[in-house]
Order: sequence, then structure tokens, then C-alpha cells
Amino acid sequence: MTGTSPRIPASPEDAEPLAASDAAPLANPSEARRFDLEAVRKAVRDLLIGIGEDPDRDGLLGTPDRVARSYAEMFAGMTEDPADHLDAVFDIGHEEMVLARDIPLYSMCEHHLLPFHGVAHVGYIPGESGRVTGLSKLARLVEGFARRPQIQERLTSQIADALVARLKPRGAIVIVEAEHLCMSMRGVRKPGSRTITSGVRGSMRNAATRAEAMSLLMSHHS
Ligand SMILES: Nc1nc2c(ncn2[C@@H]2O[C@H](COP(=O)(O)OP(=O)(O)OP(=O)(O)O)[C@@H](O)[C@H]2O)c(=O)[nH]1
Ligand SMILES: [Zn+2]
Repeated sequence: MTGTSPRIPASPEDAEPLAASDAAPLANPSEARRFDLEAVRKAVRDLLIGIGEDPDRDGLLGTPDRVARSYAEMFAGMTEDPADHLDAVFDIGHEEMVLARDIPLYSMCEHHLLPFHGVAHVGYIPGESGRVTGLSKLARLVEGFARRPQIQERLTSQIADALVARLKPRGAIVIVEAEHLCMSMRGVRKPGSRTITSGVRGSMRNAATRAEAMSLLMSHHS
């Protein structure tokens, strides 16, 4: 990522309390899904034939299996409910903002199955009990939702909604900055263009609170 400041798109100024209804049901909850390695191997072999390659030439012999195994890793979020990582909570009575900045992010655009990558910033203000989660769990949450066929907007709101549902915070903010390879290496071919999406919930929608979060996020960019 280059060093320009993240900009947060405008969001409603009204600071409503964080009601339970703010916690939209999670899309893609953890239904038992199975990754079918053999089906993917076969599809990759067919893909190679489709582009005019010979899947039986030396260099490609192991490719369907390699791609299938790498897809199993890149789409590992399909077979979990990432919100479960937030079950590791500690009631430490901390009621101020917690912000994890620059969490590296790799996902796959669901339109082209090409990567988009960048960083996520995830923050929340603990609820009345001062309930916090382990810092690594915020990164695991991001990773779980990223490792699926995604669009950036849904990725952003799924992370925010999971925080709301599981931590019951007073507020939550998620900002994702990413470059989409479908816009860089093909199509409109605009390498370096980054897309910034935000999900702001509860008291984070309050202008002063959001300004505090943004100034913490931007301090390293100056
Ligand atoms: N909103 C949103 N759009 C995305 C995301 N990832 C890819 N896209 C866009 O999805 C759109 C798909 O457009 P289509 O016209 O159906 O596909 P296409 O012909 O391949 O489009 P081009 O990419 O413009 O060549 C493109 O505009 C992509 O830039 C994302 O995370 N969020
Ligand atoms: Zn795309």
C-alpha cells in the first residue's frame, strides 16, 4: 500500500444507541460445507484444456492438484463461522476504544475469482461489561470472511456485524482499503487504484467518536 491517508466515506451522523437490531444476521453462516478437492482438480484440468493448454505436458501435470490445494486454503473461510473466533472474550473493564490497524488482507473477488488485497482496520468500543476479545482474534475474523468469494462491501459489513453480534460493543468500525487485480491486470487496467469501504456501527457513528478513530488510523500515514 502507498502512504496516502485512508478516507472514510460519509456515513450517517446520527448516533443511535447500538440496538440488537443493528446486528444484522450474518450472511453465509457456518453451514456444513465441504471442499471437494477432486471436483476442483477436474475443473482446473478442464480450464487448462479450455484455454488451449495440454494438461498432460510435464509442467502442468501437478497443476490441477496444486491449484485445488491452494483454493482449499484461499477459501478456507467457507467452512467456518469466523465470528466464532470472538468467543475468546475477557471482561477486563476496558471501556475505551480498541483499534487494530493495518491487518493484511487477501481475498478473492467473486466476479472474476481474482485476488483483491490490502489492509483492514478494525475497531470497537467495548460495551458496559468492558468485554474485549484477543487481539489476534480480530485478524482471524478478517481472515475468515476474506477467505471466501467476496465483494469488498460485504466483507466489510460482515466483519462489523460479527463484532456487534458477538462482542456487544457500544460501537464498531471497520475500514478496508484494497486493490483489486480485476481492475489492475485486466479490464479497465488501473493498477494502484484502491477501493475504500467502511462499516460503522453504534456509537462509532457519532461524529466526534469517529473522528477519534480516524485520527488514530491516520497517524502513521503522515
Ligand atoms: N462493488 C464492487 N464491485 C466489484 C468488486 N470486485 C469487483 N467488482 C466489479 O464488478 C464488476 C463486474 O462487472 P461486469 O460488467 O459484470 O464484468 P466485466 O465485464 O468483467 O467488467 P470489467 O471489470 O469492467 O471489465 C466490475 O465493475 C468490477 O470492477 C467489489 O468488491 N465490489
Ligand atoms: Zn473482480
